[in-house]
Amino acid sequence: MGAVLSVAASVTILRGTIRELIPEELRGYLSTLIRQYSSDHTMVVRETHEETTNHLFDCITTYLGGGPLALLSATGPAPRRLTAGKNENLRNLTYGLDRDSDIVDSFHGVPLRWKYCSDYNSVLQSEISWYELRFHKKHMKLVRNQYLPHILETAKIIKDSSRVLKFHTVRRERWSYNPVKLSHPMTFETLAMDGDEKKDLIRDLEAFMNGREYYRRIGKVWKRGYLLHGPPGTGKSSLIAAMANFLNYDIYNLNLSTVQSDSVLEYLLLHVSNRSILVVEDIDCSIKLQNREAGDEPTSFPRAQLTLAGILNAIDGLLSCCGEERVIVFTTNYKDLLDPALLRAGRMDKHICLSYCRFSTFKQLASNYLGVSEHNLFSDIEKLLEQVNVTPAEVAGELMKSKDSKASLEGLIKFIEKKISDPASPKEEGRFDANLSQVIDKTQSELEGFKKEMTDLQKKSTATENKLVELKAVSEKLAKALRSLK
Ligand SMILES: Nc1ncnc2c1ncn2[C@@H]1O[C@H](COP(=O)(O)OP(=O)(O)OP(=O)(O)O)[C@@H](O)[C@H]1O
Repeated sequence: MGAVLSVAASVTILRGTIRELIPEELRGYLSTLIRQYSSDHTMVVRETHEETTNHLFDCITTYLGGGPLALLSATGPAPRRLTAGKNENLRNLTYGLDRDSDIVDSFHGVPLRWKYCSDYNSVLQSEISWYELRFHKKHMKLVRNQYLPHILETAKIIKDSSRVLKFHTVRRERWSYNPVKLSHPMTFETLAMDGDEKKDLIRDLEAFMNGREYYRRIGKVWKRGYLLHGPPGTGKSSLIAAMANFLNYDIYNLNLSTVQSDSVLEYLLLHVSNRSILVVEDIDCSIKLQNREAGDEPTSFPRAQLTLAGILNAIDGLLSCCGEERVIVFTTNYKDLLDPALLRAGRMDKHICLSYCRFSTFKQLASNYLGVSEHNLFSDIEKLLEQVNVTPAEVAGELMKSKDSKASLEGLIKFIEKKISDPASPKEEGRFDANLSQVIDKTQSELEGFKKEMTDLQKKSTATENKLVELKAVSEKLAKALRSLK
């Protein structure tokens, strides 16, 4: 071991001595001479390119770290020195080549040797780094046309898949500087939803994710809008989490009641990053928007500066063209209360209804929570679910109470039976009545607001009328004075 160390030390000293003894010009000449007689070609990728960060350099770091170095899939011996680290924003450990270390990658059977170099630049007074890629001259075309594009693509996949998802919220009219880590475990496997609808949605999302070329070809902005509607507790938020985990996109949660004006909305939308889901929850109640179609005048409410036109512009106007690969999700418990302009075909690409728990949804929940796909209590539960509206959230709550499936299912039966005997609970045949009564309650409270506004307006108009009468009297006096002057 000691002998090995002393040889390594001697090589290092020798290398330094050669550097010192042979002038730089001569060193350059010698290496040109060697290159002329060598069948190898060396491509240099510096950290900066044309005075800005070299994207290719970063991609090589990601590619080597996530590919050959992480998987130890290199063809040659392992590099002498590796770096290892863990970035807070990444899920996995990352590896890299240390200074003067190299690794041989293989692409279509062609060996490609990467070496990581760095040196101190006394002019810049900082360390500069670069990669050297050595390969046989005859593979130049392969490297330029296939290998380097392959590195760019693979690096993107590695970056996307190892990224920790973030949940962004608004603080003082700006996206918070410290978005929290999105660690919602809901996935399409655990989300209980009608089988066909789930498959449809997954297909839709896949087509969207892989649709860059398609959207470009048809000249449409690469974005997609979903409207999720259904009573509270039917899984709208869970579905959004499943979508984010499936797409690997960050979530930007926008509560419109905190947005004071169209200009703030504009700022926020311009600062949503690509590959993200913008969620506008409870669009029906987060704001009272003036109805453009009905020709409403802007109201004098403090939040009236945020207009329906502003929201529509966000969905499909010019504002939405800044950025790409974005999903926008609106949720509502009352689809019937939404402005028709929001619902018009083409505005939201897909409307998804999340409803009360039917037997098929219950079976998925039972399988998730209890690990059972059949049970002799299932037929009782099927009959009970036909008589009353129970939300998936309520069923999930009951199934979580015991790990023993029999006890858990019996608990659920008791819960549903109690609901059926409770005259206040919405029965199956009364499902729409229940929704309707919620809508009526909401409309009534809005009417109260309008009434108050009308009274205010009336007061204002009486005051204006009085002012007019006063003005008329003054102008008559003036006219009289003028006449007497003449
Ligand atoms: N379809 C579902 N599949 C699996 N779990 C569900 C489903 N719906 C509801 N749940 C469970 O119920 C909880 C509450 O549901 P969730 O918050 O997604 O409903 P929601 O429709 O968004 O409600 P709200 O309108 O009140 O925000 C979830 O955390 C989940 O555990």
